Amino acid sequence: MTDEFTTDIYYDDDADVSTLDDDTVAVLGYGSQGHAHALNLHESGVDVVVGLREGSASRSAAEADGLTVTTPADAVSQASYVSVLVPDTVQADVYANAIAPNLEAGDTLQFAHGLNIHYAQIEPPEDVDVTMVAPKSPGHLVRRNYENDEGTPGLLAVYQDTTGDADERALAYAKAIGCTRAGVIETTFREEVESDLFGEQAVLCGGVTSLVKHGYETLVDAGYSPEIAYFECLNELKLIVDLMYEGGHAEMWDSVSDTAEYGGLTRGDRIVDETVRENMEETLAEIQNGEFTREWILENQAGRPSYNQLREAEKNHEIEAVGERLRDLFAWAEEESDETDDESVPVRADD
Ligand SMILES: NC(=O)C1=CN([C@@H]2O[C@H](COP(=O)(O)OP(=O)(O)OC[C@H]3O[C@@H](n4cnc5c(N)ncnc54)[C@H](OP(=O)(O)O)[C@@H]3O)[C@@H](O)[C@H]2O)C=CC1
Ligand SMILES: CC[C@](O)(C(C)=O)C(=O)O
Ligand SMILES: [Mg+2]
Ligand SMILES: [Mg+2]
Repeated sequence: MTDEFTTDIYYDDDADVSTLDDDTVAVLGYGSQGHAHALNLHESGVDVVVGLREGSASRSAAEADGLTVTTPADAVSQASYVSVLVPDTVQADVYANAIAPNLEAGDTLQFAHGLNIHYAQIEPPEDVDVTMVAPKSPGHLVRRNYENDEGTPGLLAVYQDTTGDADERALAYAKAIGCTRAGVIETTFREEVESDLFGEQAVLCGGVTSLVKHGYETLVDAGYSPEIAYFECLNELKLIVDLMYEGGHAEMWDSVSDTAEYGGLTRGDRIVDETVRENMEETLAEIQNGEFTREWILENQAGRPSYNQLREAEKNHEIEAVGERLRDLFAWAEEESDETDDESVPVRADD
């Protein structure tokens, strides 16, 4: 642990995977997080069984990866540690039908996101530990980082500790999936859920895609070429964010031109202005008072009409087709460059 932070952060030395030596971990779901947790746990020496519904499309992938697969109910009955990695919207059903009837006193029930516990869609019995290990990353990167001997930052929370070992066991799990290599921050279910929902809606997923689309549309509507608009508003975003990721805003401002820095500092707050801040506060309030989660549950019960419509519109936005074309072109340039294996030969995309 470090004492440089007010928040506790745990690293590899603070956790011991052998804490789980006597456990079988049931990983329910083999999607983005499920495949990463199951494979990382397995390769860290933890006994894993994957729980998938009858006829599951994920079954062949999990079996091809060398894992034991059974139904969710059977996996839970074999296990003393249950990791719930099916989508948030089906967790309450899976809990009622497959988990609850097979949970035993002293078992651990674990989540990678606390939505169903925090908004009381799942109410576990008092005699099990309820914990969370939430990688702060898409699942495919949790797996890729682990394979590259790198870590993925994560959050850990204990909602219910009946065994007295909930924290130690969750830390062992976090180590086994590679999170303590980078650092694991202790938090609460409430803090994880509300901050995660806010982050993905306002900044990471919703905010950024809207900003990119508005920027792209502004340039294209003004007569600039879609390719230039794509590069300016989407492709280069990664390079700018990489600098922020490495060294904060300071490293980014340091690396861009003085012209960009002056323009950004004077115009940035005009674009993302106080009204955006007010919208963010409203969005956060809807998360805190449960309105967003209620809406999302009802949307699912109705068969996802708005979600499907919005997904379709997003897929059909012009920037997607332009991006696909350009990414192909640049992948081609990279392949050419790999083939020549000679850094002195420049590959020009327009050759
Ligand atoms: N995606 C991410 O990177 C992150 C996710 N989380 C959290 O992790 C959890 C899992 O999310 P994510 O990995 O995105 O989930 P996915 O959507 O990738 O999960 C898909 C898996 O769940 C199975 N599944 C779907 N519906 C059912 C069902 N009704 N019954 C049984 N199995 C089902 C699918 O099996 P089948 O093939 O049968 O459909 C598949 O194996 C969530 O709590 C999420 O909030 C946390 C951090 C990041
Ligand atoms: C940013 C989206 C996320 O919260 C994540 C990958 O952390 C999710 O729910 O997928
Ligand atoms: Mg998240
Ligand atoms: Mg999330």
